[in-house]
Amino acid sequence: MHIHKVFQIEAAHRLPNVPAGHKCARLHGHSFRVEVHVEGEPDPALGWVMDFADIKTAFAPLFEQLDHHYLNDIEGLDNPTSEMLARWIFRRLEPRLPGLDRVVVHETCTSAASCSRTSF
Ligand SMILES: Nc1nc2c(c(=O)[nH]1)N=C([C@H](O)[C@H](O)COP(=O)(O)OP(=O)(O)OP(=O)(O)O)CN2
Ligand SMILES: [Zn+2]
Repeated sequence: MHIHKVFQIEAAHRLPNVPAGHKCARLHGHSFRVEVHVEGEPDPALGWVMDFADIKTAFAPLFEQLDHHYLNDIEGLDNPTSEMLARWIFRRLEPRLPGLDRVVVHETCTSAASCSRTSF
């Protein structure tokens, strides 16, 4: 079965490699919506794949690194597109979150990127 938990991160960024004049070259911010998806079988007694609180605990250090920060300043995020951010989160979360299946980053209400184990 599949469960997911949603986090909201307020952060600023700019995209340094876009063509001259592109709007995303300018400093701007987003309320990034991050979905953390976990795959597994529900425990027969507890009836859940994993306590949602355990997902929150695993994500907490990354949230602290990202929330209310300028993403370009963070190591590994010098070009912080949605794609790069989803992969950055997935790689750091995977060792501490068994069953991690996918990380989805919504940059706006209409634009998102996702990263899974097969996205490397
Ligand atoms: N594949 C990607 N394309 C774009 C990214 C990205 O990370 N990956 N990022 C941006 C910008 O950062 C921009 O802030 C978001 O782009 P966009 O969805 O175009 O934003 P709008 O709110 O202007 O979207 P509309 O739906 O057209 O209003 C750009 N592209
Ligand atoms: Zn942006």
